[in-house]
Amino acid sequence: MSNDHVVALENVEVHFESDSSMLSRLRGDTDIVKAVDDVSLSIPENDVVALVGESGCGKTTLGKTAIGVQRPTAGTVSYRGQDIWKAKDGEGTVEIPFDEIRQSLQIIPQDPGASLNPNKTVQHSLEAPLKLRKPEMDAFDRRERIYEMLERVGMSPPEDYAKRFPHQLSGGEKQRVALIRALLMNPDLILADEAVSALDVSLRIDMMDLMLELQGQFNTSFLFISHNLSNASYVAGKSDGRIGIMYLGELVELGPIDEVLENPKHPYTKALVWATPNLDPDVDEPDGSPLRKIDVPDPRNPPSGCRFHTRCPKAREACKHSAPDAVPVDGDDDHTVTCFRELDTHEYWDSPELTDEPDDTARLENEPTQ
Ligand SMILES: Nc1ncnc2c1ncn2[C@@H]1O[C@H](COP(=O)(O)OP(=O)(O)OP(=O)(O)O)[C@@H](O)[C@H]1O
Repeated sequence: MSNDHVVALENVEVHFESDSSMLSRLRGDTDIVKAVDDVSLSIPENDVVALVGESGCGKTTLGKTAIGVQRPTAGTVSYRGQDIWKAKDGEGTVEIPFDEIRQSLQIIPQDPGASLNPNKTVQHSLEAPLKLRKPEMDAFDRRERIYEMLERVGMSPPEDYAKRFPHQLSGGEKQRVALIRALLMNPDLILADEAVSALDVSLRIDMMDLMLELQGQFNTSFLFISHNLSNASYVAGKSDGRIGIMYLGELVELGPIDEVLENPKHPYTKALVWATPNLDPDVDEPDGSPLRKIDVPDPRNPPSGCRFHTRCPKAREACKHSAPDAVPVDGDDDHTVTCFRELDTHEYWDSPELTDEPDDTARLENEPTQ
């Protein structure tokens, strides 16, 4: 595996037992949630990847897996060529210790308020990463560094903000403190998980601009997670980054932002683009509804074959029986899609179209899944 990649996920699966009580284990009736299923994604230095998908599709789980917080149930996750979980378990030759890896992969969580200690001032919260990362720094230099960062994110005068407790900060200010805290670790990758969703619309752009500005200055890669295609497109668009579309635990389309928005290939991506008017997409208006069904299937019992087939306006019989692999779009390895329609000679083209079916057929348990 190339060491050029800050993080590389290969065929990663994260499956949870949805009911792990002792009684249900004994009865053998635990359900498995396939939160992430067979996802491969590499993030090089200075890269920005925005992940989009509906609530519950596995974005957070994938993000946490990428930064070594969530252990995958299958597949591998590497940091600069070092298998993260082998480093954690001390298996084989460990070139990069787990602690160092974790310091290099930081998170700005969904709720920064909850991650800041309510009894500690901003100064106190921001000192901790500096003490860890730069133990040689004295108290005066630490304070100067923190003031400089507060100024940089627009929290001025910094002496005033440094003395405040979390309850004396607005949502946007807490988010900025979380951003500084992550940056002070001098990370290679920051996971920004719905980092702007809780902010007023007017503040979102400011926060996204700030993240991107600092991303450039600090040479940090960003994995930006959002359920909102507008926000994700803004971040990926301004940074010339990539966008990944997730559906029920799978990465169904991945590619450079302009390419995916102007030439979306997966019917789900098309539906998302079409439903996001401010993107002004050049996507043909769908003949009918962009989705055959509104409801998202239960992740404990996902549809057979292509997981999107129950909602896909282009679904055919073949889609019920086998799951498509990711294939390059028009021969371009940077833009991939998991859809049989990308394969000119696939049996899909000769199989009958699916007409609307009652909801329960969407959840057949015994259909072959390849
Ligand atoms: N620790 C866990 N145990 C059991 N199931 C879990 C666990 N964590 C997540 N899940 C399930 O895995 C699926 C994916 O969850 P995840 O939080 O990754 O999705 P998401 O796309 O980030 O959603 P949201 O946007 O609502 O945060 C969901 O069905 C969720 O209920």
